[in-house]
Amino acid sequence: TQSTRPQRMLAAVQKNATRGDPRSVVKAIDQFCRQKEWAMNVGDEKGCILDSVVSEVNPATVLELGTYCGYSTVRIASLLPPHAKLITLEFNPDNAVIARQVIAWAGLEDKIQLVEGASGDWIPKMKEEFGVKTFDLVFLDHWKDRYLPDTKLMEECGLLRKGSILLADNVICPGTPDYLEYVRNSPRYKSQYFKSHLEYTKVEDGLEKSVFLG
Ligand SMILES: Cn1ncc2cc([C@H](O)c3cccc(CNC(=O)c4cc(-c5ccc(F)cc5)cc(O)c4O)c3)ccc21
Ligand SMILES: [Mg+2]
Repeated sequence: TQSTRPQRMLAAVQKNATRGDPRSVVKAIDQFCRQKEWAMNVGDEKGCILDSVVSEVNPATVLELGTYCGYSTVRIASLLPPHAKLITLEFNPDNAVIARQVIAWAGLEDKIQLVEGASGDWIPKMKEEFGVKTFDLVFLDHWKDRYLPDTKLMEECGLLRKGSILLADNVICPGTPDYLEYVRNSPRYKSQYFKSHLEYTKVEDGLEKSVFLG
């Protein structure tokens, strides 16, 4: 039977990356996507911006919306301090199966909790299910029409504190116009756009970093 792109991506990791070496996992996925098949990982160019924001925030608690195959999950977790935790939400069970194996290959299982289900269902349960108070950093990379409703939901559920950082992928391509309008015009956020390119292409895209002001 025909394999899927995530399955072929995992095979490339297991063939070309070193177990327990997150950077080699990131490199193997980027190489696969450049040389073999495009896939919607944040990629290396936007990934470097992601790295710099994670390093600057040095978060103890991270929420990622949209695991896909775990590329950004591994990239973020590899930069976290020792007892920091990353919760990543993935609604597609086939993606989750692949992501768990990519995370395991990188040796980052202890820092990452992959939760299967939809953001809208899980965000209201974060505190009671995972003992989370607030998130220091949220990486938004799931369905683009869910960025705004989920941000409002996180506000309502008290998951953001003064200084929490939202970092959103794809604000230009595919684009998240309603989210951008909100974080750029709301008095409750200070936003900054990091111009870049759609992963593995020359098409413009970028990340929007927004600080919640409380
Ligand atoms: C509710 N909920 N809760 C958890 C959760 C998790 C998921 C999945 O992880 C998932 C599945 C499919 C699509 C996405 C969003 N990502 C994209 O659509 C995207 C597209 C492109 C692009 C750009 C140009 C193209 F020509 C084609 C695709 C480039 C990018 O970087 C992307 O992130 C995310 C979905 C909903 C979820
Ligand atoms: Mg993306």
